[in-house]
Amino acid sequence: AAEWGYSPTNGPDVWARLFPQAGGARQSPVDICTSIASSDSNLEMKKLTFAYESQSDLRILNTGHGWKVEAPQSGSRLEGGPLGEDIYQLEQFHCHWGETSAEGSEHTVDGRAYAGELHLVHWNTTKYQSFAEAAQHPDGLAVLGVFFDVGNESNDEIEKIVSTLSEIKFKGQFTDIPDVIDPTTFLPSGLGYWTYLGSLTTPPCNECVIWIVYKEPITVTEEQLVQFRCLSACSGEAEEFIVKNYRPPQPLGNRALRECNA
Ligand SMILES: COc1ccc(CNS(=O)(=O)c2ccc(S(N)(=O)=O)s2)cc1
Ligand SMILES: [Zn+2]
Repeated sequence: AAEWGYSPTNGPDVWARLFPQAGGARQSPVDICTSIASSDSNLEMKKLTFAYESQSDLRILNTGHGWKVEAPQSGSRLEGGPLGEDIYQLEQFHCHWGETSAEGSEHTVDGRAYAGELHLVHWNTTKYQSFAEAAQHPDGLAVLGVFFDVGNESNDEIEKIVSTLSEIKFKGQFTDIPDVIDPTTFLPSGLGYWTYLGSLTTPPCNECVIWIVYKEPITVTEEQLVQFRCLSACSGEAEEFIVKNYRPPQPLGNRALRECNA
């Protein structure tokens, strides 16, 4: 089958032909309309808590659709907030961006796009035995989304990622990140978030994600985003740069959008 991507011939508008779930009623991302976000008191009650380990030698991969850091952390825990009584464990993190910094995030806020969006992907280890199994269930995954704003200070943790990208220029290449990575440092200081039930934003678009999108962006530099755009979507000499890899917002439909001002 033709490989899915983000061009007019294989992009989001045609994914549903190959991946039926992409046409479902709980797809992601969505436009976060702040006026309809309900401040759900019981979210306030159950604080969202996270605990991550610092890890070195994490493997970073060029997936052909972007970079992905494999970070299975049996010692990590994400729980509370909209996650009920279940514990979710970090599996991987990756990022979405655009060809200019005027776009690039997947979620938008009152129609406004950010320059990019980081996703920390977790799976429900209370109920399921593996990541792949969890991705087949409505409460299988929890993804933390963090928006990127462009500013003058480069983000040191993102710089650890950027410094490896020259080694994984082509699809399928991978390398180990020598630096110690602490996923906590990717999170903004303000921990207010929006949450809703959605899906993977790439094929197979499984409707298995509890989304938690932080309100406060973190800052990266234009140079760091420029480096992301130098990754190649191809495995060979042909160079087709991954200049954009975000899915546009999908209909929220009658889903609840809740907010928590931690
Ligand atoms: C066959 O079972 C599986 C199980 C899971 C996948 C998706 N893989 S994944 O977890 O890396 C993600 C894809 C998109 C993500 S986003 N942008 O929504 O955070 S996460 C594929 C096959
Ligand atoms: Zn993602």
